[in-house]
Amino acid sequence: MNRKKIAILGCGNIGSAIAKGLVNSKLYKSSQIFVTRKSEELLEKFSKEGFQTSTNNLEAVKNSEIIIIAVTPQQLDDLLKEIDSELKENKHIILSIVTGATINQIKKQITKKIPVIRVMPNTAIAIQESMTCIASLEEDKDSLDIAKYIFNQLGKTIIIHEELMVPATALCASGIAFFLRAIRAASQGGIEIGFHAEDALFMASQTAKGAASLLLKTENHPEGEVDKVTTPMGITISGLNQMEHAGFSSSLIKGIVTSAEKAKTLYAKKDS
Ligand SMILES: NC(=O)C1=CN([C@@H]2O[C@H](COP(=O)(O)OP(=O)(O)OC[C@H]3O[C@@H](n4cnc5c(N)ncnc54)[C@H](OP(=O)(O)O)[C@@H]3O)[C@@H](O)[C@H]2O)C=CC1
Ligand SMILES: O=C(O)[C@@H]1CCC=N1
Repeated sequence: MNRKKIAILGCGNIGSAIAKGLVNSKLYKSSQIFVTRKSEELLEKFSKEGFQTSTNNLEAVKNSEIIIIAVTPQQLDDLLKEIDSELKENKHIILSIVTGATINQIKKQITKKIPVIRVMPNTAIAIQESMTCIASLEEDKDSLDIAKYIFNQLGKTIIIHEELMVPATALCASGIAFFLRAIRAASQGGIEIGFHAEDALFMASQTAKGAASLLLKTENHPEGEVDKVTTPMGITISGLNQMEHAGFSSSLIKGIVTSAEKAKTLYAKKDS
């Protein structure tokens, strides 16, 4: 990829995380990234870090080739209306991070023929540890390769069918919050049994990292690894069974299903 110029329109939580990831990965210098948001005051911190900043999306689009759209579903239509006149065929590629908005729903609002790729990262993208799900239409495969190249530097990627983007949002993008809450809860248990808060959080975080690494490095099934921990008549199975009686697995499953159901409704007003 010949280092196409990049803009992040809507540099809020996830937009900022992507901007940080792009710089940390050394794929881009901050001076090569154009970021926009509505609040001038909040853009100042990006300017201080060397990013090109503006509240004017047209300026960002004019000066970039890859356009990452990272506004909320409710803000998407106004943004598309605003940038449409500056979008150019054979110049721009849109990478949409927006939950629930389909590629066709976006393309319908653009008057030129612009490739649109859906990309769903999580906030670990800031430290190049995102699980990023990517989908495109058949006609935009070349642009899909560009997206894959960029997001491969920022963690792991998986190419999925577009219909699975909503479930992917719940499992991976929201998912990081679910695991963070689980680690926090484990650390609170640790405090109750004797550790200072800082130590408990460190110990719970490293333990969670170890669990995830075991699965990623060995490709073993989680229950096989659980079986290795549960000594007969031991303490692990007592704790684990108590958690299951309280609905541990069930609550995680129900939470993920609920998030996915809600994701379907966020941008449901237009059909593709
Ligand atoms: N947060 C996450 O972990 C993830 C979020 N997503 C999706 O990414 C999108 C953004 O989510 P999130 O970052 O959490 O939300 P935020 O509210 O933090 O970010 C949205 C940003 O868009 C800016 N904005 C709104 N309208 C415009 C506009 N017309 N022009 C330029 N900037 C604009 C806002 O600016 P200002 O604040 O200055 O008003 C804000 O900074 C959503 O669609 C969400 O579903 C996807 C994956 C993960
Ligand atoms: O909470 C949300 O709606 C967005 C989508 C996934 C993560 N944050």
